[in-house]
Amino acid sequence: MYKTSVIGFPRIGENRELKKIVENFLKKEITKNELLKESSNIRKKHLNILKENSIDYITINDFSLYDNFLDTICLLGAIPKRYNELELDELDTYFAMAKGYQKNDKDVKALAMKKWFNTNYHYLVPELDKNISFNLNLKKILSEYKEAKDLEITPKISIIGPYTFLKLSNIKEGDLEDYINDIKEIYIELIQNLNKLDISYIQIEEPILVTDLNNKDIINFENIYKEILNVKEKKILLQTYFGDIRDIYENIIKLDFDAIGLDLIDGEYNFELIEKYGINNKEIFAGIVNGKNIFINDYKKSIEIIDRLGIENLVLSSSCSLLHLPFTIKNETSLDEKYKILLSFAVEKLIELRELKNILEFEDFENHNKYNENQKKIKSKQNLTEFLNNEVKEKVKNLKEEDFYRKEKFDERIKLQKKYLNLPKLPTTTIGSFPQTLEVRKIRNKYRKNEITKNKYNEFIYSKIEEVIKLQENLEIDVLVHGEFERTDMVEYFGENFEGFLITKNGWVQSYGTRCVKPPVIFGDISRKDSFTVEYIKYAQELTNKYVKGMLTGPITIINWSFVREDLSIRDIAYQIALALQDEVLDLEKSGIKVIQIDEAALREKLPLRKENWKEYLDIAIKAFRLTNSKVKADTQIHTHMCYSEFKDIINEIKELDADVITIEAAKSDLSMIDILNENNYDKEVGPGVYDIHSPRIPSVEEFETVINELTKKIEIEKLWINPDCGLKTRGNKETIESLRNMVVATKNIRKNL
Ligand code: MET
Ligand SMILES: [Zn+2]
Repeated sequence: MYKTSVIGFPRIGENRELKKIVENFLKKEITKNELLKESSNIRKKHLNILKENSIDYITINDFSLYDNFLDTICLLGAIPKRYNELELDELDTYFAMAKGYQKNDKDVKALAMKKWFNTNYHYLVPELDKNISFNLNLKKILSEYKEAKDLEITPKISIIGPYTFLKLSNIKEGDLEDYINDIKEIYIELIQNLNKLDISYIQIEEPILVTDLNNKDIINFENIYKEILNVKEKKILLQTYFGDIRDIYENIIKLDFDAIGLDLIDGEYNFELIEKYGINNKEIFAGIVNGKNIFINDYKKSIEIIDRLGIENLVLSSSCSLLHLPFTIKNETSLDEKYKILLSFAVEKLIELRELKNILEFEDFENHNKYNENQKKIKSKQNLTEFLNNEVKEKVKNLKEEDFYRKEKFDERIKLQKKYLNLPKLPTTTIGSFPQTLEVRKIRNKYRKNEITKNKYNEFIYSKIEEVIKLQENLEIDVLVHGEFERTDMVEYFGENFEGFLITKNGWVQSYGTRCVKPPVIFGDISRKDSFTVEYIKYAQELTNKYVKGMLTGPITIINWSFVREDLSIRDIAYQIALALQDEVLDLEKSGIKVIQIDEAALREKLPLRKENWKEYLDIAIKAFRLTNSKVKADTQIHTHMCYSEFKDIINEIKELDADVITIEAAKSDLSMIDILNENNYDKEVGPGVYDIHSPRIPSVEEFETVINELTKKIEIEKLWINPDCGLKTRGNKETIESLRNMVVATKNIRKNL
């Protein structure tokens, strides 16, 4: 007997309905009741889809208006004091934590945001200090429970596990251990409450278990769970994902969990653990349908996996929440059928689970029509030769060690660059994009629908470039940007202009809150048709006497924010992209661009979860980055940008990137990043983001002065740049202009005293 389960379903909606209603609510265009009613409709629609596909274990509480971690903060009553002090109602407090709050005399920043393991999803970081007194709030769970029951579903309730919650919290006072008793108590109370419901499982999610754990972690984990499991009356599924749980499997299997959920896609080693330690009568939720990638399941392989497991009564599951996938391939009406049949989004993953179950229960599976259909599709992949490019393959093969190095060392380069660029002390700049306002999005949509010509569209883009150059000149920013108006997205744009990619129309995936991204699909060998950024950047440069920074997206970021065909070599793809970018870099240089930024925004986030795999990844990442710019002149200045930079462990690799200037996120992490750079003798120039662009909040001149002063104490003046912590595309014009103005005024005030 087989059953099916999914860990979670994308809540954003088939047409990003959730994004729209939350944004409308935040703009006060709809009321709180409308928001709640509309979001309930979305949930019900999704529950019905799961039901139609006969999923046996349907999850609730995987939904969120903004983020599950934020929901967990509310569930546990772990709301930091400063938000409670705003004295807002529950929902407004919720959004104050998500977005920050600035009104009348009140001014509170949003909670920090971090990448969710190795995905492009972000969670809001809980804060724990001595003021926290947990206080259970079951409202959300109970209302979602009722919705499911109304649809005659006996749900499985998803909750973030206590250990993952603790480990990912920002512990402001004391140690993690100081909070264990409190967290234990509140989870015990939670389980006692859930005991009263008619549910199939409590799905406790502990993805932290797939990271490297030490003895203390194991002791803490056992300490918390022994007592929690003592009070359970409903079955508990310990759900893990994103890797294997080698450090703790042996311990877990002895605990009183009813079921264990294992990722068999990213967690190869889980097989060995099962073989070695057995399953101790637990129900196994086998993650065999990839929740993170959009290629169809190979039923033959899945059946082999299931055979290998040799477990009766298996639950077929997704490898992780389907949150990381677009909604349905059905809406990809412009995609050629030969590609479309190879892709599977969230809804299709449900169908795969259902079909796999049917096939497995069919006596002679090789004669099941769904099995044969699937195998035919898998085989058709081999015939797609249009994605092969032998010339590029050769080029990669012939790369030599010297192709990865700039000729001159940094010390020599920076002298020449300083002389050439002649910038003031503490040069100000931005990270690249300017607000992609409604106006920009409307015109782009028109262009997409062929309602305006390419010429008209370009005219508009040029007018925006003129506007943004004027604006930056007025603000007296030192190194300007062209604003990236021609790009929907920093990765998709490169996908559209390189060979080897497929672009979807509706493949939106939630990145954080209401923000979605549409990752392109790397389907084969990558090459560049023609230069595509030069015309815009050159145009911008011709409008001003100041330097305009050329903007490119780096190879690892392109890979990490794309869906990559599973049978391709990441190293080859990285070098192929790097070579394509190298051509673009050299074309920019040829057309007079002296400062070129190659963003590696996603380099840190895809660092493998286990340390033993870091070296291989970083080696590819660094070499690919260097390859993009190894051939530029010494006086051409190469910048790179990274968001959410937690560099502590990879600082040497960051050095090895050998970029002349790096801009990073710093303001939100209490500038501790800078200490790390210093401790490790980081010798290149740095632009630590002086304000958080993820919030509409406008920092005052004084606030900027404080931050910049702080920075000048920590970083040599000669090496310090002043800039926001990321691109401005998600912001509005008003707050952007005011924030940048304050930033520049503050910088100038400080310059006077240097
Ligand atoms: C997520 S990093 C963003 C970098 C890009 N150049 C931008 O400004 O939007
Ligand atoms: Zn960024």
